[in-house]
Amino acid sequence: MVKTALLSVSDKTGVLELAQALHARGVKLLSTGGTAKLLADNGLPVIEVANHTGFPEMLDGRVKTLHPTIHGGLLARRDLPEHMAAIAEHGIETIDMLVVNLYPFEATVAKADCTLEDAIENIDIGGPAMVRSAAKNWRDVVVLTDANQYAGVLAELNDNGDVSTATKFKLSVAAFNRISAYDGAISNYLSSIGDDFDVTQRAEYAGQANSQFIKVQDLRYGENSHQTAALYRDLYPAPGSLVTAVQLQGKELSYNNIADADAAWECVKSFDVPACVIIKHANPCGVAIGATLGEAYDKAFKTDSTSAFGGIIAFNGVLDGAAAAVVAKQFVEVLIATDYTAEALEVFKAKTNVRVLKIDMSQVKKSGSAWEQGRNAQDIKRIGSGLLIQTADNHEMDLADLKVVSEKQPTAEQLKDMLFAWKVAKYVKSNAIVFCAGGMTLGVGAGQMSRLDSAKIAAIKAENAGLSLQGSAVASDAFFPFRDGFDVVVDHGAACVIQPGGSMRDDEVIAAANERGVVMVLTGVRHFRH
Ligand SMILES: NC(=O)c1ncn([C@@H]2O[C@H](COP(=O)(O)O)[C@@H](O)[C@H]2O)c1NC=O
Repeated sequence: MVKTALLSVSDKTGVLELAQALHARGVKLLSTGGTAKLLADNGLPVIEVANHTGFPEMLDGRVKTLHPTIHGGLLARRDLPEHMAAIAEHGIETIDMLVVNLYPFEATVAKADCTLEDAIENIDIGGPAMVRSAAKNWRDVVVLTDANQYAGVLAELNDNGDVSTATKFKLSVAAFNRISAYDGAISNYLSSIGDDFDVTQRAEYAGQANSQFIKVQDLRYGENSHQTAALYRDLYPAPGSLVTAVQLQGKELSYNNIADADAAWECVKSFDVPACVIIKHANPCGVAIGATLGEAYDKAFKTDSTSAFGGIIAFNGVLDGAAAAVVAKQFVEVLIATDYTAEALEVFKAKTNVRVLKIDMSQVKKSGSAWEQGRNAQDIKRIGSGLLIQTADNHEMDLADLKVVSEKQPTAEQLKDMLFAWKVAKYVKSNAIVFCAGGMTLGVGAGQMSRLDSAKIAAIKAENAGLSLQGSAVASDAFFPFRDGFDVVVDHGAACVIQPGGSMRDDEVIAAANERGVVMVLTGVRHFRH
């Protein structure tokens, strides 16, 4: 039963209302300096911790609640007579509810002008110590570490002034999670500081990488049925990212569905005109732009209608009934769009297995940090007993940065086609060769150990789909090490080629372009994707 509550919060949001409600229930209020002042100024009878412990706050607030009267009151097990006798012997009263949020370390170090001293002073000591004490003694102490928890707990407080055991345990777990994230942030920050203590020159990659991921759901199995799996999200997911998707209907998403949906979504949202991406096994088997999403779908489907069977289809806009009716003709595993009209949803209602996902893009910004733009800032890959961490490949090619190296100059249409092909190639597993024309993929060669084979496969795919490659644009995600791969794409009809350049044999490849009367454009940037 909550008879005494200790409130000590940096972020005072909602704490007055909480304290008022507790007071109305006859709960005795203990509090630290700033919080106590707020409550007292609003007419609440609050006892300052210093008065309660008989020990003043000292060292500029570094020591306020670090006292046996506080920790004894939090940690004593009410079911153990010896514990109760021990605190009674020292005149310590039990504290049954703890309301704490910590010094804003994360927000402080996020400021550009934060000094090491600012950071250190914002490492909360007494708060986490109390939170740990309360959370450890969760059967007897209700611990609140987030203003979002106040209303629920107040609503649940029963006539005995208690909440359920399940709620207390959940609050305890949330408290330890918060402490873990807090300590992780401190460790990340401090372990990125060099011997010169210059916080403006902190290492991009900290000495210890601490991350928090929140479980979204268990999955039926992993990539294969003998593997177990679960989906986690970032502590603070970027707006418009896949983990923010709302599933409107359909079967449970599988591990592979999610991985493919992510590939489809990341690719389609990189376009700023109506676009459709169809993914199979993490690679685009059709990508197109159009005047409408329906037109984009038609074109994307044409690239490789065989592979599109059972694919993951993503749109970067609101899907309407007409487009939905066309999409529904094919077997689709997962559908993604920023929204759906009522007519579109009606179309899929009958197809109960189709997983329909909606991803809200309204909070995504066009500029700003990667996070604000709905992207990961970092890319993390698991290897044997380790991680590879890199900045995410968020490079966007600008027309002005292209370098024409062939004698033949590109037409405006060719530049458009090449930029489209280049955008798609970024989302194709290496080695990637992508034939395109008129805002659609014509043939995609993906994931080959040899660029030459990728070129041949891309051409075969186009042929299988009955698509002509005459006059097409080709993107290669990395340079042509020899002219052979280049010759293959030209043999099949490519009229312009976009590639990073940088090979020892660039001269040979550029000479080949001139010899064959083909446009060649260099990006100076590579898009390996393994
Ligand atoms: N030093 C201590 O004993 C101590 N006890 C509680 N705090 C923190 O002091 C803050 C509240 O302070 P105030 O009520 O004075 O505004 C909370 O974030 C709380 O976590 C402390 N501060 C830092 O460690």
